[in-house]
Amino acid sequence: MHFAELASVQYKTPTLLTIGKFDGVHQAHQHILRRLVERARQLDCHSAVLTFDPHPDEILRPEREIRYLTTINERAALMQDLGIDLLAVLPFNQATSQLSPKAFLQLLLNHVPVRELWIGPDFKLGHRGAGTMPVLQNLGQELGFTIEPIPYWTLDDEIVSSTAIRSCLAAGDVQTANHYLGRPFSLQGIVVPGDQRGRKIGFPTANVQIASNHMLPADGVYVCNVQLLDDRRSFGAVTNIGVRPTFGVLGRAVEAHLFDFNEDIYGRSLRVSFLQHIRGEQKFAGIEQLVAQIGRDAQFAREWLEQH
Ligand SMILES: Cc1cc2nc3c(=O)[nH]c(=O)nc-3n(C[C@H](O)[C@H](O)[C@H](O)COP(=O)(O)O)c2cc1C
Ligand SMILES: Nc1ncnc2c1ncn2[C@@H]1O[C@H](COP(=O)(O)OP(=O)(O)O)[C@@H](O)[C@H]1O
Repeated sequence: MHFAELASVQYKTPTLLTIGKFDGVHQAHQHILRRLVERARQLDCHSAVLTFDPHPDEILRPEREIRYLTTINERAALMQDLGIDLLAVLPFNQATSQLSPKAFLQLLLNHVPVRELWIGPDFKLGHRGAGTMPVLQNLGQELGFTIEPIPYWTLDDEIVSSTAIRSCLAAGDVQTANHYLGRPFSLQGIVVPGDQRGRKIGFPTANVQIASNHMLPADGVYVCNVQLLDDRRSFGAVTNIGVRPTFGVLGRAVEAHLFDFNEDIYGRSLRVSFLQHIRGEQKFAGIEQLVAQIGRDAQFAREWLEQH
């Protein structure tokens, strides 16, 4: 897959392209992208996605404080797995947000020879959303491509959306989030030093550094799978997300205790995949009670992993 900023793309192959944020690359996104890839192959064309980074809401609705389900690199990897040939990224900023629908499409066509533009329900393009379906259809005729409307796609009669997935995660419901995503929700980051307390209490925890604008599941304890991204080894784990109230309220941390593992992994890259919520984070009267509970959490997680 070719993955680059739109400005540096010079594509020659006729292309079927869809535009969107695609945060999460969830099941509805996957459904569209698979169909796009399939039809592109039938027509001897390439399949492409034009996406935005940062998310347009960071510019248009900064008060919403968008929390990303996926980084741009994760989105690229997921799209590559689906067979997409080109992921072009348009840096969303004041200037690009002011483009008229026609100027936007002309910019796109300068870099990619679009034959079909696939547009989801309610999609609007360009400054103040002026590029509605009828407007885009006229522009397509003028500029030489067709508009293909993408019908609503539902999973068990429910509309799958990035917003719905964020709400599930905010409630700690990783199972429903994972169902909508079609894979476990995961966080990727580098292992950074913590307060060195974990080892002393018998449960060393790898503290994973996550960007502050990334979505986190609700504070609490989860059954997880942890993959070391450099050597691809995977381990069962129990992960705490939270402010560790037992020790006074500290900064929010994501910390995973890996089972049957004893290595120094500071500075290494991990992917933590969330499988099952165990409980909310609690303030314990003392370290002994906390350690006893962590022991029960770890036991629960090991049994859960054995059964699934
Ligand atoms: C499975 C698990 C559950 C935890 N639950 C809580 C909790 O409910 N309340 C709390 O204050 N800390 C909780 N912790 C966090 C511990 O306080 C933390 O791992 C310990 O302070 C080590 O921190 P360090 O990595 O900075 O050394 C939990 C940790 C783990 C691994
Ligand atoms: N089973 C394990 N799970 C997580 N980290 C482990 C494990 N065994 C060893 N480690 C190492 O120990 C570190 C965590 O120990 P801990 O005492 O909690 O220190 P810190 O406070 O710096 O996180 C991890 O970053 C990792 O390098």
